[in-house]
Amino acid sequence: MFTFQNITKKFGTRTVANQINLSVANGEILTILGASGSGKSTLLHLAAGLLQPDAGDVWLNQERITNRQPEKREIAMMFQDFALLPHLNVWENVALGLRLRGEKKAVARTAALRILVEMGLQHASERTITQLSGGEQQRVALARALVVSPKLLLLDEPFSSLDTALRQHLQHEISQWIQQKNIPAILVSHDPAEAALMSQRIALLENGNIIQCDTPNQLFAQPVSAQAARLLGCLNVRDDVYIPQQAIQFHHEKGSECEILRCFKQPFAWRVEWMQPSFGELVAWVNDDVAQRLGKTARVWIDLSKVIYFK
Ligand SMILES: Nc1ncnc2c1ncn2[C@@H]1O[C@H](COP(=O)(O)OP(=O)(O)OP(=O)(O)O)[C@@H](O)[C@H]1O
Repeated sequence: MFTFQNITKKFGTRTVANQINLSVANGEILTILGASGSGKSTLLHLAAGLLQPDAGDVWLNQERITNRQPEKREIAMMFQDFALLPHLNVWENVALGLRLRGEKKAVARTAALRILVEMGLQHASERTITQLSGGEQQRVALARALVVSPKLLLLDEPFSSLDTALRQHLQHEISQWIQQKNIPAILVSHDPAEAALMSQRIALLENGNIIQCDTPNQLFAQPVSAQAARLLGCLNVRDDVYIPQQAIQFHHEKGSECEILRCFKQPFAWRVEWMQPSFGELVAWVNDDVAQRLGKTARVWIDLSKVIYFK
Protein backbone atom coordinates (compact mmCIF):
# COMPACT_ATOMS: atom_id res chain seq x y z
CA MET A 1 0.00 0.00 0.00
CA PHE A 2 1.29 3.43 -0.99
CA THR A 3 0.01 6.66 0.56
CA PHE A 4 0.40 10.39 0.06
CA GLN A 5 -0.68 12.03 3.31
CA ASN A 6 -1.49 15.71 3.05
CA ILE A 7 1.32 16.37 0.60
CA THR A 8 1.98 19.96 -0.42
CA LYS A 9 4.67 21.14 -2.83
CA LYS A 10 5.35 24.67 -4.02
CA PHE A 11 7.69 25.98 -6.69
CA GLY A 12 8.29 29.58 -5.63
CA THR A 13 4.86 30.97 -4.81
CA ARG A 14 3.06 28.46 -7.05
CA THR A 15 1.45 25.47 -5.33
CA VAL A 16 1.74 22.47 -7.66
CA ALA A 17 0.55 19.86 -5.15
CA ASN A 18 -2.07 21.06 -2.70
CA GLN A 19 -2.71 18.86 0.35
CA ILE A 20 -2.81 15.67 -1.66
CA ASN A 21 -4.26 12.60 0.07
CA LEU A 22 -4.12 9.42 -2.00
CA SER A 23 -3.70 5.72 -1.28
CA VAL A 24 -2.99 2.95 -3.77
CA ALA A 25 -3.58 -0.66 -2.72
CA ASN A 26 -1.40 -3.64 -3.62
CA GLY A 27 -2.28 -4.93 -7.08
CA GLU A 28 -4.06 -1.68 -7.90
CA ILE A 29 -3.24 0.75 -10.72
CA LEU A 30 -4.28 4.31 -9.93
CA THR A 31 -4.13 6.78 -12.80
CA ILE A 32 -3.46 10.45 -12.23
CA LEU A 33 -5.26 12.17 -15.06
CA GLY A 34 -4.78 15.86 -15.70
CA ALA A 35 -4.02 18.49 -18.28
CA SER A 36 -0.47 19.53 -19.11
CA GLY A 37 1.04 21.45 -16.18
CA SER A 38 -1.53 20.23 -13.64
CA GLY A 39 1.21 18.65 -11.51
CA LYS A 40 1.14 14.96 -12.52
CA SER A 41 4.90 14.46 -12.91
CA THR A 42 5.53 16.42 -9.73
CA LEU A 43 3.46 13.85 -7.81
CA LEU A 44 5.46 10.97 -9.33
CA HIS A 45 8.72 12.70 -8.43
CA LEU A 46 7.48 13.21 -4.88
CA ALA A 47 6.64 9.50 -4.68
CA ALA A 48 10.03 8.51 -6.05
CA GLY A 49 11.90 10.85 -3.70
CA LEU A 50 13.28 12.96 -6.55
CA LEU A 51 11.48 15.91 -4.94
CA GLN A 52 10.86 16.63 -1.27
CA PRO A 53 7.40 17.83 -0.17
CA ASP A 54 7.05 21.12 1.73
CA ALA A 55 4.51 19.46 3.99
CA GLY A 56 2.96 16.03 4.46
CA ASP A 57 4.24 12.48 4.42
CA VAL A 58 4.81 9.63 1.99
CA TRP A 59 4.15 6.06 3.17
CA LEU A 60 5.00 2.72 1.61
CA ASN A 61 3.76 -0.45 3.29
CA GLN A 62 3.23 1.30 6.63
CA GLU A 63 6.73 2.80 6.56
CA ARG A 64 7.22 6.54 6.47
CA ILE A 65 9.59 7.16 3.56
CA THR A 66 9.25 10.96 3.28
CA ASN A 67 12.93 11.61 3.90
CA ARG A 68 14.32 8.42 2.38
CA GLN A 69 16.74 8.72 -0.56
CA PRO A 70 15.32 7.61 -3.96
CA GLU A 71 17.66 4.60 -4.25
CA LYS A 72 16.55 3.37 -0.81
CA ARG A 73 12.82 3.52 -1.58
CA GLU A 74 12.48 0.27 -3.58
CA ILE A 75 10.41 2.11 -6.16
CA ALA A 76 10.76 1.65 -9.92
CA MET A 77 9.88 4.28 -12.48
CA MET A 78 9.19 3.84 -16.17
CA PHE A 79 9.43 6.91 -18.36
CA GLN A 80 7.89 8.05 -21.62
CA ASP A 81 11.23 7.85 -23.45
CA PHE A 82 12.20 4.51 -21.79
CA ALA A 83 15.56 6.09 -20.72
CA LEU A 84 17.51 3.02 -21.89
CA LEU A 85 21.27 3.34 -22.25
CA PRO A 86 22.37 2.84 -25.87
CA HIS A 87 25.93 1.79 -25.02
CA LEU A 88 24.68 -1.18 -22.98
CA ASN A 89 23.10 -4.29 -24.48
CA VAL A 90 19.64 -5.55 -23.52
CA TRP A 91 20.52 -7.67 -20.50
CA GLU A 92 22.99 -5.04 -19.25
CA ASN A 93 20.24 -2.44 -19.38
CA VAL A 94 17.91 -4.72 -17.45
CA ALA A 95 20.63 -5.57 -14.91
CA LEU A 96 21.55 -1.93 -14.36
CA GLY A 97 19.28 -1.35 -11.38
CA LEU A 98 20.66 -4.40 -9.60
CA ARG A 99 24.24 -3.40 -10.37
CA LEU A 100 23.59 0.08 -8.97
CA ARG A 101 22.38 -1.58 -5.80
CA GLY A 102 25.72 -3.34 -5.52
CA GLU A 103 24.70 -6.75 -6.89
CA LYS A 104 27.55 -8.83 -8.42
CA LYS A 105 27.60 -8.93 -12.24
CA ALA A 106 26.88 -12.68 -12.49
CA VAL A 107 23.94 -12.47 -10.08
CA ALA A 108 22.52 -9.41 -11.84
CA ARG A 109 22.91 -11.13 -15.24
CA THR A 110 21.07 -14.25 -14.07
CA ALA A 111 18.20 -12.16 -12.71
CA ALA A 112 18.07 -10.07 -15.89
CA LEU A 113 17.98 -13.14 -18.13
CA ARG A 114 15.24 -14.70 -15.98
CA ILE A 115 12.97 -11.67 -16.39
CA LEU A 116 13.78 -11.40 -20.11
CA VAL A 117 12.52 -14.99 -20.49
CA GLU A 118 9.32 -13.98 -18.71
CA MET A 119 8.97 -11.05 -21.12
CA GLY A 120 9.59 -13.27 -24.15
CA LEU A 121 12.78 -11.36 -24.94
CA GLN A 122 15.44 -13.99 -24.24
CA HIS A 123 16.44 -14.10 -27.92
CA ALA A 124 17.35 -10.40 -27.79
CA SER A 125 19.42 -10.38 -24.61
CA GLU A 126 22.75 -9.71 -26.34
CA ARG A 127 21.42 -7.17 -28.82
CA THR A 128 22.07 -3.46 -28.53
CA ILE A 129 19.13 -1.22 -27.75
CA THR A 130 19.19 0.33 -31.24
CA GLN A 131 18.56 -3.12 -32.75
CA LEU A 132 15.17 -3.33 -31.02
CA SER A 133 11.76 -2.17 -32.15
CA GLY A 134 9.93 0.48 -30.12
CA GLY A 135 7.77 -2.19 -28.49
CA GLU A 136 10.75 -4.34 -27.59
CA GLN A 137 12.48 -1.34 -26.06
CA GLN A 138 9.37 -0.70 -24.02
CA ARG A 139 9.44 -4.26 -22.70
CA VAL A 140 13.13 -3.94 -21.85
CA ALA A 141 12.26 -0.78 -19.89
CA LEU A 142 9.52 -2.70 -18.10
CA ALA A 143 11.88 -5.60 -17.38
CA ARG A 144 14.42 -3.16 -15.99
CA ALA A 145 11.77 -1.60 -13.75
CA LEU A 146 10.54 -4.95 -12.45
CA VAL A 147 13.85 -6.83 -12.06
CA VAL A 148 14.59 -5.02 -8.81
CA SER A 149 11.29 -6.34 -7.34
CA PRO A 150 10.01 -2.84 -6.59
CA LYS A 151 7.39 -2.23 -3.93
CA LEU A 152 5.81 0.48 -6.07
CA LEU A 153 5.80 1.03 -9.84
CA LEU A 154 5.53 4.56 -11.24
CA LEU A 155 4.58 4.91 -14.90
CA ASP A 156 5.05 8.33 -16.50
CA GLU A 157 3.07 8.22 -19.77
CA PRO A 158 4.97 5.10 -20.87
CA PHE A 159 2.77 4.34 -23.89
CA SER A 160 2.56 7.72 -25.57
CA SER A 161 5.09 6.99 -28.32
CA LEU A 162 3.66 3.60 -29.31
CA ASP A 163 1.25 2.68 -32.08
CA THR A 164 -2.26 1.63 -31.12
CA ALA A 165 -1.81 -2.14 -31.35
CA LEU A 166 1.41 -2.15 -29.38
CA ARG A 167 0.03 0.26 -26.83
CA GLN A 168 -2.96 -1.99 -26.16
CA HIS A 169 -0.75 -5.05 -25.88
CA LEU A 170 1.58 -3.43 -23.38
CA GLN A 171 -1.23 -1.88 -21.38
CA HIS A 172 -2.64 -5.37 -20.95
CA GLU A 173 0.77 -6.84 -20.13
CA ILE A 174 1.56 -4.23 -17.49
CA SER A 175 -1.86 -4.59 -15.87
CA GLN A 176 -1.27 -8.32 -15.56
CA TRP A 177 2.18 -7.79 -14.09
CA ILE A 178 0.94 -5.42 -11.43
CA GLN A 179 -1.68 -7.92 -10.36
CA GLN A 180 0.74 -10.83 -10.43
CA LYS A 181 3.39 -9.00 -8.41
CA ASN A 182 0.67 -7.56 -6.16
CA ILE A 183 2.30 -4.14 -5.90
CA PRO A 184 0.67 -0.71 -6.15
CA ALA A 185 1.23 1.27 -9.34
CA ILE A 186 0.65 4.90 -10.26
CA LEU A 187 0.17 5.76 -13.92
CA VAL A 188 0.34 9.33 -15.16
CA SER A 189 -1.71 10.02 -18.25
CA HIS A 190 -3.68 12.66 -20.05
CA ASP A 191 -5.62 10.03 -22.00
CA PRO A 192 -8.99 9.23 -20.37
CA ALA A 193 -9.46 6.06 -22.46
CA GLU A 194 -6.12 4.69 -21.29
CA ALA A 195 -6.93 5.63 -17.69
CA ALA A 196 -10.31 3.87 -17.86
CA LEU A 197 -8.82 0.79 -19.47
CA MET A 198 -5.86 0.34 -17.17
CA SER A 199 -6.81 1.53 -13.74
CA GLN A 200 -9.11 0.53 -10.94
CA ARG A 201 -9.33 4.19 -9.87
CA ILE A 202 -8.60 7.54 -11.47
CA ALA A 203 -7.56 10.71 -9.62
CA LEU A 204 -8.44 13.87 -11.55
CA LEU A 205 -5.82 16.56 -11.04
CA GLU A 206 -6.34 20.22 -11.72
CA ASN A 207 -3.81 22.90 -10.77
CA GLY A 208 -2.31 20.72 -8.06
CA ASN A 209 -5.67 19.75 -6.57
CA ILE A 210 -7.38 16.38 -6.75
CA ILE A 211 -10.88 17.34 -7.77
CA GLN A 212 -12.24 13.76 -7.77
CA CYS A 213 -10.93 10.24 -7.24
CA ASP A 214 -13.07 7.20 -7.98
CA THR A 215 -13.58 4.16 -10.21
CA PRO A 216 -13.79 4.92 -13.94
CA ASN A 217 -17.47 3.90 -14.06
CA GLN A 218 -18.40 6.14 -11.18
CA LEU A 219 -16.45 9.07 -12.61
CA PHE A 220 -18.03 8.82 -16.05
CA ALA A 221 -21.49 8.44 -14.53
CA GLN A 222 -21.15 11.21 -11.95
CA PRO A 223 -18.35 13.71 -12.48
CA VAL A 224 -18.40 16.31 -9.70
CA SER A 225 -18.02 19.31 -11.98
CA ALA A 226 -17.89 20.36 -15.61
CA GLN A 227 -14.08 20.52 -15.28
CA ALA A 228 -14.03 16.92 -14.09
CA ALA A 229 -16.26 15.83 -16.98
CA ARG A 230 -14.06 17.67 -19.48
CA LEU A 231 -10.89 16.11 -18.06
CA LEU A 232 -12.53 12.74 -18.59
CA GLY A 233 -13.12 13.67 -22.22
CA CYS A 234 -16.88 13.37 -21.75
CA LEU A 235 -19.17 14.45 -24.54
CA ASN A 236 -22.22 16.60 -23.87
CA VAL A 237 -20.78 18.82 -21.17
CA ARG A 238 -21.79 22.36 -20.47
CA ASP A 239 -20.85 24.42 -17.41
CA ASP A 240 -24.17 23.60 -15.75
CA VAL A 241 -25.09 20.15 -17.13
CA TYR A 242 -23.71 16.84 -18.37
CA ILE A 243 -25.61 14.14 -20.25
CA PRO A 244 -23.88 10.77 -19.77
CA GLN A 245 -24.06 8.32 -22.67
CA GLN A 246 -26.17 5.95 -20.61
CA ALA A 247 -28.83 8.66 -20.30
CA ILE A 248 -29.32 8.60 -24.08
CA GLN A 249 -31.80 5.92 -25.04
CA PHE A 250 -33.60 4.64 -28.14
CA HIS A 251 -36.48 3.12 -26.32
CA HIS A 252 -38.78 4.93 -24.01
CA GLU A 253 -38.37 3.25 -20.63
CA LYS A 254 -41.65 3.19 -18.84
CA GLY A 255 -41.54 5.47 -15.84
CA SER A 256 -38.44 7.40 -16.83
CA GLU A 257 -38.71 11.05 -17.62
CA CYS A 258 -37.82 11.60 -21.24
CA GLU A 259 -37.42 14.23 -23.88
CA ILE A 260 -37.74 13.70 -27.61
CA LEU A 261 -34.70 14.51 -29.67
CA ARG A 262 -33.78 14.77 -33.29
CA CYS A 263 -30.64 13.07 -34.47
CA PHE A 264 -28.74 13.71 -37.66
CA LYS A 265 -25.35 12.92 -39.11
CA GLN A 266 -22.67 15.56 -39.06
CA PRO A 267 -19.51 15.18 -41.14
CA PHE A 268 -17.61 13.48 -38.32
CA ALA A 269 -20.12 12.52 -35.69
CA TRP A 270 -23.73 12.22 -34.79
CA ARG A 271 -25.43 15.22 -33.32
CA VAL A 272 -28.57 15.06 -31.29
CA GLU A 273 -30.52 18.19 -30.64
CA TRP A 274 -32.18 18.45 -27.31
CA MET A 275 -35.52 20.03 -27.73
CA GLN A 276 -36.07 21.01 -24.13
CA PRO A 277 -36.18 24.80 -24.32
CA SER A 278 -34.56 25.44 -20.94
CA PHE A 279 -31.33 23.91 -22.18
CA GLY A 280 -31.14 26.30 -25.08
CA GLU A 281 -28.36 25.34 -27.45
CA LEU A 282 -27.39 22.07 -25.82
CA VAL A 283 -26.52 19.30 -28.23
CA ALA A 284 -25.78 15.71 -27.38
CA TRP A 285 -23.15 13.67 -29.15
CA VAL A 286 -23.70 9.94 -29.26
CA ASN A 287 -21.20 7.12 -29.65
CA ASP A 288 -20.81 5.49 -33.05
CA ASP A 289 -22.41 2.27 -31.85
CA VAL A 290 -25.41 4.23 -30.68
CA ALA A 291 -25.54 6.20 -33.90
CA GLN A 292 -25.43 3.08 -36.03
CA ARG A 293 -28.61 1.90 -34.42
CA LEU A 294 -30.30 5.19 -35.18
CA GLY A 295 -31.70 6.14 -38.52
CA LYS A 296 -31.11 9.62 -39.81
CA THR A 297 -34.42 10.77 -38.52
CA ALA A 298 -34.71 8.42 -35.56
CA ARG A 299 -35.98 9.63 -32.28
CA VAL A 300 -33.96 9.13 -29.15
CA TRP A 301 -34.72 10.00 -25.59
CA ILE A 302 -32.78 11.29 -22.67
CA ASP A 303 -33.43 9.75 -19.31
CA LEU A 304 -33.49 12.89 -17.23
CA SER A 305 -32.94 10.95 -14.03
CA LYS A 306 -29.41 10.19 -15.30
CA VAL A 307 -28.57 13.73 -16.33
CA ILE A 308 -26.06 15.45 -14.02
CA TYR A 309 -26.64 19.07 -13.11
CA PHE A 310 -23.74 21.06 -11.72
CA LYS A 311 -24.29 23.80 -9.17
N1 LIG B 1 11.59 22.17 -10.89
C1 LIG B 1 10.61 23.04 -11.13
N2 LIG B 1 10.75 24.34 -10.81
C2 LIG B 1 9.75 25.22 -11.06
N3 LIG B 1 8.57 24.89 -11.60
C3 LIG B 1 8.38 23.60 -11.92
C4 LIG B 1 9.39 22.61 -11.71
N4 LIG B 1 8.90 21.41 -12.14
C5 LIG B 1 7.66 21.64 -12.60
N5 LIG B 1 7.35 22.96 -12.47
C6 LIG B 1 6.06 23.58 -12.82
O1 LIG B 1 5.05 22.95 -12.06
C7 LIG B 1 3.87 22.76 -12.82
C8 LIG B 1 3.50 21.28 -12.85
O2 LIG B 1 4.49 20.58 -13.59
P1 LIG B 1 4.37 19.01 -13.88
O3 LIG B 1 5.55 18.64 -14.73
O4 LIG B 1 4.19 18.30 -12.61
O5 LIG B 1 3.03 18.97 -14.73
P2 LIG B 1 2.44 17.77 -15.60
O6 LIG B 1 0.99 17.69 -15.24
O7 LIG B 1 3.24 16.54 -15.41
O8 LIG B 1 2.61 18.34 -17.06
P3 LIG B 1 2.88 17.57 -18.45
O9 LIG B 1 1.65 16.74 -18.73
O10 LIG B 1 3.04 18.69 -19.43
O11 LIG B 1 4.13 16.75 -18.28
C9 LIG B 1 4.17 23.32 -14.20
O12 LIG B 1 3.66 24.62 -14.27
C10 LIG B 1 5.68 23.34 -14.27
O13 LIG B 1 6.13 24.40 -15.09
